[in-house]
Amino acid sequence: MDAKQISTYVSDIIEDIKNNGDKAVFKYLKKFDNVDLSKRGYRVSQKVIDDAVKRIPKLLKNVIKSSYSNILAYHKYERSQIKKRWNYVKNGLKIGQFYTPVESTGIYVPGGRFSYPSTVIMTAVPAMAAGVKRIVMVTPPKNMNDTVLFSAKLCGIKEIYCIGGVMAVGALAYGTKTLKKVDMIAGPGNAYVNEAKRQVFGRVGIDSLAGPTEVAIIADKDVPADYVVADIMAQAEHDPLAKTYLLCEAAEKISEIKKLLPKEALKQLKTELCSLNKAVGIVNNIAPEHLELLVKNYQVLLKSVKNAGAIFVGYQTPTASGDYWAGPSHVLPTNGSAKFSSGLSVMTFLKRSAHIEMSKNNKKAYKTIADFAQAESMQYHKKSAEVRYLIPSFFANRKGRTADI
Ligand SMILES: NC(=O)c1ccc[n+]([C@@H]2O[C@H](COP(=O)([O-])OP(=O)(O)OC[C@H]3O[C@@H](n4cnc5c(N)ncnc54)[C@H](O)[C@@H]3O)[C@@H](O)[C@H]2O)c1
Ligand SMILES: N[C@H](CO)Cc1c[nH]c[nH+]1
Ligand SMILES: [Zn+2]
Repeated sequence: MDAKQISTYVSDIIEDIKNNGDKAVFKYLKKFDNVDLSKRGYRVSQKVIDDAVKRIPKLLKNVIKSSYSNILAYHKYERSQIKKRWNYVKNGLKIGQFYTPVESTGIYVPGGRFSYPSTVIMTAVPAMAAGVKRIVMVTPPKNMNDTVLFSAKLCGIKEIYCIGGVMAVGALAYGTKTLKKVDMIAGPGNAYVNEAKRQVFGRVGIDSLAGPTEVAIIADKDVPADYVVADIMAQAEHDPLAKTYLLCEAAEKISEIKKLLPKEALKQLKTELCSLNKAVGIVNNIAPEHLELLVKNYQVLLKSVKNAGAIFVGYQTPTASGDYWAGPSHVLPTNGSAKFSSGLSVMTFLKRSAHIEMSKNNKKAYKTIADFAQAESMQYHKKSAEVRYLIPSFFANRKGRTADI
């Protein structure tokens, strides 16, 4: 399917969910995921969650908890760096700004090809740290396993639904009898999921379009080839649509790496022989989801990077460190959207409001406002400034209703 066909296909499914709610959800669960949940429903019960938690081996629990605590610490720190409120006073005018979290969010945890318990943490923790009250997790039936449920419980998620793909996005955006509408949808997914998020944007907020994964690697002549091969394969294994780039200053290194890669991975790889400086320019144009600077002297290069979702610096830092454990969310903009958007973070779930307070002393300002309104022929905009300093009895002295505009 080309992009236009996907768009129509997705909008038909969303329309069906909008008009037929749960009935349509059950139909698509059967069609795309081959499960019949019409009797049991698609909300996961507390008992199912508690039983799953009991079955998780201690070692795995500790692995997930270690990742959770790093990711929570990072996002709590990020929250502490965002000023809650600020204001200033100038010529009697008080102006300020404050942030509030969205009240509810859906988090989409993908799960067609692989199961992603890490994505549960990478989406829920930033929302928690932002102060979102209602976090609703959706994931395809195939992905509803013990590890995913344990991760959700660790993040304090109480509402979990066994539903994925376009229908999950449609149900979150429009609501069904089972699932109450949310204000925002965050999280990565395949091309259908991303198109669905794009289409419901406006009715709900979305984070960014995080689709098939990507990595660009800038490598110097001394990089161990094994590091590059492993890091290319790591992102290629997500999806045949994943894209990988290698930009290297040494022709021999490129051919050494290519010889070590399987044929399938070569189809997903683009290579460029160029200086390290030129490589940064090319990468800024690609705007990859992940950028690895596998070079000895990375400080200068790092300063020139403008467009990348997350940057992994130095030989010792694989993309997998960010995928699982370091702290920042692994939900990052793909397909060039790092040119204008950022990875998921506390900021994703915050809204900004400005507040303005005028006083009688602002006479000159009222006059300016009235004059600007006059220039737009907006009579009542003008009056709303004038009544406050010039003609306070304008409406009170009139007989009858104010004329319709
Ligand atoms: N950028 C990131 O942060 C990030 C993180 C993790 C994963 N990913 C990416 O997320 C993607 C996950 O994709 P996925 O497919 O494995 O899981 P997914 O959850 O996005 O999609 C699976 C669901 O799609 C639906 N579906 C399947 N075929 C369909 C069809 N023909 N029409 C309509 N709906 C259909 C089904 O309901 C299925 O359950 C991968 O590309 C991976 O690289 C990105
Ligand atoms: N690389 C993916 C997109 O950033 C995230 C992920 C999850 N699990 C493994 N990797
Ligand atoms: Zn990954």
